[in-house]
Amino acid sequence: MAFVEFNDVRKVYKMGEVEVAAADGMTFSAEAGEFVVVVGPSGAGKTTLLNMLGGMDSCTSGTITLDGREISRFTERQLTQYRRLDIGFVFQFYNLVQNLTALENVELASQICPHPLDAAQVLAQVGLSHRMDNFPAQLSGGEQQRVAIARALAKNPKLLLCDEPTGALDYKTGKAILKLLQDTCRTTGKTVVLITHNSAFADIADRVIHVREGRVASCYINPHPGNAADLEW
Ligand SMILES: Nc1ncnc2c1ncn2[C@@H]1O[C@H](COP(=O)(O)OP(=O)(O)OP(=O)(O)O)[C@@H](O)[C@H]1O
Repeated sequence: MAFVEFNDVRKVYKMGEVEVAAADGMTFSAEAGEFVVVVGPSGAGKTTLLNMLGGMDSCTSGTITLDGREISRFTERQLTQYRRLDIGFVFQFYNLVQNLTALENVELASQICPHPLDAAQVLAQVGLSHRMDNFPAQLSGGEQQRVAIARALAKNPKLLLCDEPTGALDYKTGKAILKLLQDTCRTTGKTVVLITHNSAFADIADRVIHVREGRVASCYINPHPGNAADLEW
């Protein structure tokens, strides 16, 4: 069994009489330690996929497993634990607590986990040892995203889920964040799933999943993943 498995997963939203199948039979798998890029146009179902994998949304039918556990059968209580312990999230707009310093933001996340990593050490890993005592408003967008990544990593999660993590950043800063995520995957062996509408990012993935109209159009291993630092788009 693969580390991540989606088997014929559907997610139907009902809006009055109208039904929207945001996921319309998604099937794919990914292995532990892979840098997985999920790519597709707007409205394809990428966020829906990530939310279901992260336990933020449930599927209407099908099965989702992570590390041998069928999360699609989890109760609300199990899902809370799963989100808290097993998943690190990185969002497009960082979502930091504005009245806490960088260090306190990372410590906050570690406090809900039984085996967190040292917050200061993780901040150093993402290149922010000199900015630990700054508040988010005193940091650039790229630095805030680094804090958000440190916060997710400090939980020592099984899976790092990133929803358009470079979407709010300029080209150069976005590239540095991509490099950080790829390096993190390589050095810590963490499984990273990144969703994007930018198909150029597929070049640096270990595994590429193309999503179209609620379905997985293709899922393949990239035989020669490039370095994020060399990526041009
Ligand atoms: N809560 C919801 N209620 C109704 N429809 C929804 C809901 N969430 C998503 N959808 C619909 O499901 C489809 C897939 O949406 P989703 O956000 O997963 O796409 P996406 O690929 O992430 O798009 P984007 O890149 O624009 O964020 C879209 O047609 C969207 O309108």
